[in-house]
Amino acid sequence: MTSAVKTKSGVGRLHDYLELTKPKVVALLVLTAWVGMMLAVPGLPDLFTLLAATLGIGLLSAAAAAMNHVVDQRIDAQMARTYSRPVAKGRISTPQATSFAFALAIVGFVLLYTTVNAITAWLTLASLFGYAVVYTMFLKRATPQNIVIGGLAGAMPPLLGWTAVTGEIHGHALLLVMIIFAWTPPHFWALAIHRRDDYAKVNMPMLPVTHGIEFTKSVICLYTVLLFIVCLMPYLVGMSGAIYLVGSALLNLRFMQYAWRLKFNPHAGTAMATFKFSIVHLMVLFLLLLVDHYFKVSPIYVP
Ligand code: HEM
Ligand SMILES: CC(C)=CCC/C(C)=C/CC/C(C)=C/COP(=O)(O)OP(=O)(O)O
Repeated sequence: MTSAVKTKSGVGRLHDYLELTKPKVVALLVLTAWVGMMLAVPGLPDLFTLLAATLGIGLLSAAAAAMNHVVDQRIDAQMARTYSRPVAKGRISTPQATSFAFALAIVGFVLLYTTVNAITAWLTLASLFGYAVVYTMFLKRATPQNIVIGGLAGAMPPLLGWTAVTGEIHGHALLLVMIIFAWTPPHFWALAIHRRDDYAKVNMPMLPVTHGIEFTKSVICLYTVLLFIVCLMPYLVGMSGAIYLVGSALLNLRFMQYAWRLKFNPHAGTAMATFKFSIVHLMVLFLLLLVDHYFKVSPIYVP
């Protein structure tokens, strides 16, 4: 079996390396970084900066994801959701995956440092460190608040996009970070409810394992309310207009409805449906910010 695995075709190996980078997650991270870049200036940002920042942020995010595969290979091998991952299965060795991750990280960092700016390069590297080291190596194994604190790393891309274009940290960019920060717990805990037994088996202190499924569902409900409130902020500070306000309210009401159903009227598929909706929610929310930015209807209240 192992030798059959090792003689995989070139396309198969390429697919395995791609899987290491968690491409769908990175795609959404990059989308949020783009929105940060677009919202940072009135018109369109400089095209070269946009391309270089996209590539640099994407490469460092992919490197962080590959490092996560290396660090988590033993627990990945024991969980139904992750047992067939390339490092967990031995299709890619630890040295190969590690060198790949470091190569991506170095290229990404040098690209950002030399063609974008130093602040973006260092903040993106700090995000990689936050996810691959602080979250994956320590927090994940230490506390059920792991994804609340670790979620900050994944929430950073809008700020990274903003600094790429302006070289400065701006309050509006921090609002976008806060949105993803508040979104991450209901995103992850919905999946963790569905996969509770997997996490219990490998002794990961995820909230449904440590505090039970009912408590986790209640906290998810509270976070969707918090998210609703945080999502009002771009409108209230005059950063976004009516298109965003209406769209975001509808999206958040729907997320609250999923959370409510998960708590009070669940069926077997409700937790996964909530998790899947969380991804659609964030993607559409950030697209709305973009549409609103270019077709802005003035807010009723401009401070
Ligand atoms: C610490 C914070 C986060 C945790 C713990 C987390 C956890 C997870 C987990 C366990 C999965 C399932 C992966 C799989 O089945 O292979 C997942 C999927 C996903 N996450 Fe997150 N996530 C976090 C933050 C984010 C952020 C910030 C984004 C984007 C902005 C994101 C976007 C996605 C997407 C798009 C998927 C679906 C991937 C797929 O279908 O292959 N996540 N997340
Ligand atoms: C540079 C930068 C912006 C870095 C952010 C990197 C990044 C890939 C963040 C995404 C968060 C994520 C997929 C967490 C799941 O990890 P997990 O280990 O809990 O889930 P798993 O069991 O599916 O691996």
